[in-house]
Amino acid sequence: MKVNGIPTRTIWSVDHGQAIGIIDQTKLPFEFKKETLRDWRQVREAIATMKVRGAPLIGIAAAWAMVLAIRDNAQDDLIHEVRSELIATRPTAVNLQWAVDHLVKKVMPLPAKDRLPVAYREAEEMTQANVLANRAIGTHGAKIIAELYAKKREPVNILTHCNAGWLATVDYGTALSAVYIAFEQGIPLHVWVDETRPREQGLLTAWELAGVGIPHTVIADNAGGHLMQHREVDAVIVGADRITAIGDVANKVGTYLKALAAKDMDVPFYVAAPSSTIDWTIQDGKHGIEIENRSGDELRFIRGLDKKGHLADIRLMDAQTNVENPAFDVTPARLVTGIITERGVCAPEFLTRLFPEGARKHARS
Ligand SMILES: CSC[C@@H](O)[C@@H](O)C(=O)COP(=O)(O)O
Repeated sequence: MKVNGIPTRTIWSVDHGQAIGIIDQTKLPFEFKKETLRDWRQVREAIATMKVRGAPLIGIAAAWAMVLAIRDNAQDDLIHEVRSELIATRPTAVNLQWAVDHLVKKVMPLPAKDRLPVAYREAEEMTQANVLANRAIGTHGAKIIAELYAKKREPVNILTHCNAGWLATVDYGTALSAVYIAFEQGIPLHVWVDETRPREQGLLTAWELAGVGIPHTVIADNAGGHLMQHREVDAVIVGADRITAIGDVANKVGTYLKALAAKDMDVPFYVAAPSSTIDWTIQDGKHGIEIENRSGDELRFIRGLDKKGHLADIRLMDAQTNVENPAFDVTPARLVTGIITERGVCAPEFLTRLFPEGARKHARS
C-alpha cells in the first residue's frame, strides 16, 4: 500500500539481512520515527516494549531476529536459547511462535555453516507471504462490506477495536485491510475507532485512516454498546492474536465485551486474521490461551503531548494503587459470525474445512 506516495511498510531488511528497519510505534501518532536494529537482542527489546506490535508483525520481526542471531552464532544451543527468549516476550500472539518455529525447523537439519542463507530466505518469504495474505483477507472482507452497502445504500459503519491495520502487520493489516479495499472500491463507509486503553492503539488506527482519507470517529472503549443499541454499527471487524481450532478468538482486551454487545443487538461480528494466527493445537481458548499480563504502569500513566508539544508520560494514579493489566481476552466462537482469512470467510466451526492441513495438525495434537 502507499500513503501519499510513501510505501506503508513496517519492517524491512537492511544491507541484505545485516540489520532490520522498523517504525518506532511507541512514538505514533505524534512522531514518525524509523529505527535500525542491528542485533537480535535489540529486536527482542523492540517487541517487548511494543516499538513493533500487532500479532503478524511481531511474528515477522521475531523471524528477522532469528536471522540476526544465526548471523552471529549458528550453533544449536544458541538457536534454541534465542527461540525461547523471543517466544517469551509476547506469549499470547501465536504468530510469534509460529514464525520462529517455522524458521528453526528449516535451518536445524542443516550444518551450522549453511544456516544463515536459508534463515534469510525464509524470513524474506514469510515477510512477502504476510503481505499477500493480508491483501487476500482484505479482498474477502471487502465483499462483506459491499454486501452491507448493497442492503443499506448508505455509508456502512464499521466498529473496530485496537489496531489491526498496516502498522500491525507487514502491510495492509487484517481488519483494516478489508476497510482499505472496500474504500478503494468506492464503497461509502465510516469507521468507529475504539480508543483501546491502556495503550491507545485506536489512535494508531485513526492515524492510519486519516492518512488515506477514510471517515472515522474515535470513541471511548465503553461507547460501542450504546452505538450498537442505537443501530449506529453495521458490523464489527477486529483482528486476532490467536484463534483456536474451534474458532475461539484471543484479541486485545475489550474485544469480548464488544462481541457480547454485538450478539445482543444482532450486529455481525467478524474476525480477520491470516492462517498463521490459528493455533491448531488448542480448542478451548478460555483455558488454553496464555493471556499476557503487562506492567501496571501502562494504566498508571498515559502517553501524550505536554503543553510544550513534547511526548510525555502523564501520571494518572500513584504507584500504590493496585492495578491489573491483562492485555488480551478471549471471545468464544459462539459470538463470532465469521472468520476472514486469506482463503475466504467461514463460520468458526468450519475453520477446519477451510484449512484441511490444520485439521490434520489438530487431530495429531
Ligand atoms: C493484525 S493485528 C491483530 C491483533 O494483533 C491486534 O488487534 C492486537 O490485539 C494487537 O495487540 P498489541 O498488544 O498492540 O500487539
